[in-house]
Amino acid sequence: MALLEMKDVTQRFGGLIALSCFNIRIEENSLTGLIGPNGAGKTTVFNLASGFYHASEGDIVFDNYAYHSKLEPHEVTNLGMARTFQNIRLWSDMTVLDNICVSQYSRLGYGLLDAWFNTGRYGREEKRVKNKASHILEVMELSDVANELPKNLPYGLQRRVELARALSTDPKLLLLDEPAAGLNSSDVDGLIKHIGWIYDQFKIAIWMIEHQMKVVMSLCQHITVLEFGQIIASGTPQEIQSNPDVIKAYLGDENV
Ligand SMILES: Nc1ncnc2c1ncn2[C@@H]1O[C@H](COP(=O)(O)OP(=O)(O)OP(=O)(O)O)[C@@H](O)[C@H]1O
Repeated sequence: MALLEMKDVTQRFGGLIALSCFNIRIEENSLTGLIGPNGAGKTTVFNLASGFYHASEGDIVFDNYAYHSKLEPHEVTNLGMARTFQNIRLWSDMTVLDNICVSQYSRLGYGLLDAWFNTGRYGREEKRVKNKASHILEVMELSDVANELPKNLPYGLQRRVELARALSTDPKLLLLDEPAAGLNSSDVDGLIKHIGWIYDQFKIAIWMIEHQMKVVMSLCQHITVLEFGQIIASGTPQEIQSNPDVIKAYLGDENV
C-alpha cells in the first residue's frame, strides 16, 4: 500500500486544464522528484496533495485516508504531511527555535487547563517539544542560530530553517517545492546533504519539485516528468536523463 496515491486527478481552472488524469504512488521512506517546464502543473499537484486545492476529478488517498476533496491543509498536516513553499514562509519575528516549537503545537498532548494550572502533563509535553526541536536543529546544523530571528539570517539558512520547521510537525511525507530556488552553489551542496540526512535520520518519504537537476538527480530514486499537465515520463534518474521526450521538452542536451 502506497503512503500517498493520486488516481486520475484532474484540476481545472475555468477553461484551463492545469492537470490531466494525474497518477502517482509515493511509497514510504522514498525520495521522489517531480520535474517539468514552468507552468507544467507541478505546484498544482502539491496544492492538491496538501489540501490547498480540491481536485476537479479523481481520488487522493494519504495513509489510508481518502480525501474526497474535503480536507483542508491543516487537516492534511495532522494526517502527517508537511510542505515547504517556493517562497519562504517563516514567522520572521519569532526566533528559529520558536518557529520549530510553535509548529509542533498542532500535536500537543495537553489542553488549556493543563497550561493554566501548569500540570505535570504540561511540563512533560513542553519538555518533549523543546527536546525534539533541539534534535531537529542539530540534524539541520542550526543549533548555533537557534535564538536568532530568521529575518536576520542569510537566505540559505532561512531555507534550512523552513525545512526544519516542516520536519517539526512529525511528517510521514515531506513535500518540498523548489527547495533550491535562489540558493548559490555552495548552499545547493549543503541542501543536498541536509535532505539526505533528513531521509536517513527521520525515515520519512520526501517528494520534491526542483528545477536544479543536480539536486533531483543526486537525491531522487524515482522521477516523474510533467508537461502541459500530463505525465510524459516516469522512471529512475538514469532513465529520465536519457528519455528523448524529456530531453526535448525540458532537459535540453546540456543536462544529458
Ligand atoms: N489558482 C489558480 N488559478 C488559475 N490558474 C492557476 C492557478 N494555479 C495554477 N494555475 C495555472 O495552472 C498552470 C500550472 O501552474 P503550476 O503553478 O502548477 O505550474 P508549475 O509547473 O508549478 O510551474 P513553475 O515551475 O513555474 O512553478 C499554469 O498555467 C498556472 O497559471
